[in-house]
Amino acid sequence: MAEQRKRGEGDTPADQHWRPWRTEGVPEDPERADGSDGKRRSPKIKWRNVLLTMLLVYLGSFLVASWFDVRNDVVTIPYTEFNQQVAARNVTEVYAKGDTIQGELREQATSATNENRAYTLFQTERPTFAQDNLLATLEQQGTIVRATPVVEQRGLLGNMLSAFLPILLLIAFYVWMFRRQQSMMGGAGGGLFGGGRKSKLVDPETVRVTFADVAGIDEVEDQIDEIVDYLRDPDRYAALGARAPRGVLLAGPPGTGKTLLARATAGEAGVPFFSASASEFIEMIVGVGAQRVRELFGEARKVAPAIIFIDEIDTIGRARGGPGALGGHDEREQTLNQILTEMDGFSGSEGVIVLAATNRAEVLDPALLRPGRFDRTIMVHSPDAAGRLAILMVHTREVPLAEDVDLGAVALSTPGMTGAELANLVNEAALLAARRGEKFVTQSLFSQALEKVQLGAARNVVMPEDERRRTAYHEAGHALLGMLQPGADPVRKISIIPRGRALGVTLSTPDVDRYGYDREYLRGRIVGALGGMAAEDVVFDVVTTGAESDLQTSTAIARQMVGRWGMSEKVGPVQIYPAEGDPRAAGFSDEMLSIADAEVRRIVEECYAEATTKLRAHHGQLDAIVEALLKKETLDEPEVYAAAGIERPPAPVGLLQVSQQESAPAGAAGDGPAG
Ligand SMILES: Nc1ncnc2c1ncn2[C@@H]1O[C@H](COP(=O)(O)OP(=O)(O)OP(=O)(O)O)[C@@H](O)[C@H]1O
Ligand SMILES: [Zn+2]
Repeated sequence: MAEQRKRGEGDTPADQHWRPWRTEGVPEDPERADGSDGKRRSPKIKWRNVLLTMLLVYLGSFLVASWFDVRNDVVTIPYTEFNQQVAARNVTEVYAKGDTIQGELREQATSATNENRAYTLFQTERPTFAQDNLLATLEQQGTIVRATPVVEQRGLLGNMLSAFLPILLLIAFYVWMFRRQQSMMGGAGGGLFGGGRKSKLVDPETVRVTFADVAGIDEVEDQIDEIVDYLRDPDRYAALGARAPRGVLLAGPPGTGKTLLARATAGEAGVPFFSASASEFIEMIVGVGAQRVRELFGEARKVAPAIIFIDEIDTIGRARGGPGALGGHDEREQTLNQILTEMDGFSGSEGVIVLAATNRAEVLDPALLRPGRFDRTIMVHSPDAAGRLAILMVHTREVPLAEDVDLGAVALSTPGMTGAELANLVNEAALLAARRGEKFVTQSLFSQALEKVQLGAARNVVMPEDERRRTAYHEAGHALLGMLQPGADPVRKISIIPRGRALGVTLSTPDVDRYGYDREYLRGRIVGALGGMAAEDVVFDVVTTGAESDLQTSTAIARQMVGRWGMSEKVGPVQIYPAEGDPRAAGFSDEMLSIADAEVRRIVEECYAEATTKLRAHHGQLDAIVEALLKKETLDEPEVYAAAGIERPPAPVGLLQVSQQESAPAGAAGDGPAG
């Protein structure tokens, strides 16, 4: 069974990216920290599109050509048949050259000799021995006798068109491609021949986002206030000879609202907002990226004061030659250089401010951060409990909440969640309410949505009884050790309902947002992570594949304790595993590296021994949790502690009450949390 169990303590508290509820995440391992954050797309020519378009062009020209063929359907008929049509007064036009006669019929006829083809255009040969006075007959019938070859001319035009049409279409296609490239930066795809706008310029009117929509990151708003003030009245600053900041870097984990903040800045200041994603620049064909940057800045200058927002700046702004640098170096560097040149070219009075966002400020090229460029960095952190409450209030503005909803409690139970995740949580709860036909979103719906968001959606499989029992012991092992460990994060939920790739889940999150971790806490985390495997070992004397991700977690924590955080005496306070790249590149000797490996192994082994010892000593409590689990499948916080007979450590008081009024946006109080 390749299934894996996962648990709430899955992640490493490596840094601010840490999100405790993300149960399946592989912890940040120095070896893997190569910048593959999944967001980057490598530049590639879309061959599929090219092939598809060529096929379309071919088909198109084929169709058009055959249409002309139909129009050109000159049927060769015998002279006798022609004579019949003349006699029937059905010939409107003829053109004759020598003995060849071409012409058009008034009404369609069917050729008896030529495969019964219907025709109006015809051609025939007049036999030299024909004695009739054709011209006289035709003139007498009022038929137009032309000197210009009507049919042939039309045929010629058709032939020319069908010969040149594919070429015309191809040219059109290239023009279109080129325009698309040009407009791609802003995502405004100008269609076929459509003079697509060159970059996505959101008119000031359409940027409706203001600071009222951004919550929980007040300290960031304060820093950005200055920029809003400047953009509102750049002349006032210019008159005093004050130079405005040119570039501001917004750094922080994904989903913390960097894009939102940039839009809100434009919205507050009432200035146009140009946005582009850096990865789009390097997807372009060589040379276009830099040109697009030039145009982008040019457009912004024209309508200044304005904001240019460049998302994912790290994709082009990585330190040159650094590891994981992506794409054609040329393109990346040209684009970066162009941005730097543009920013250097600011005289300071243009009123154009460049905001850039990144999840990885540490990998940026120092050249980007020099004075006159992005010389200001604003850190956007994951919100704390009060911030989460404020964000929840913003996102529930339009959601009808039931009386019993306590957003404060929701905020407390979601440590580590970002604004984007909280928005998603609210939406999941509203979706649940809609699906059940409820009028209001209740607290219980919030809990269910949280469970889905934190643990993943339940899978509909029936587990064999022995497997279920083993899973219950595995999860109970995690939970019990988490509860026994002093100072460990409280256990929030434990479940043996299979979800995603996991057979069961144990979730534990801290009461207060944690920012730093000591050795004891980390060791406790490793003990807890190994608790599942240890429980299976103690009770069934087996090792199963279910512990794979637990081993990943514990190994990663141990590695970082030894190699990054100086928590091993033998290795000492040195960083062996760099934040990025190969440890060997950091210049440590093989001897040092093998000492570190041994230390990692020692820590994990000690923790494993501690886990089995503790579980043996508390076998009764383990069994009690398992019984409760097998009965109820999912236990929440009070139930787990009750089953184990352990008192839950007291939550710090007064955490939210104080800041609640402070950060609650005015006007949102009415539909805020009950109480
Ligand atoms: N502080 C916040 N207040 C209110 N809503 C927020 C906040 N932070 C994030 N959100 C919600 O999450 C959504 C996504 O946020 P946004 O795209 O701005 O994050 P980001 O930091 O730019 O992420 P990424 O780094 O992935 O681009 C926003 O549209 C908003 O609905
Ligand atoms: Zn486990």
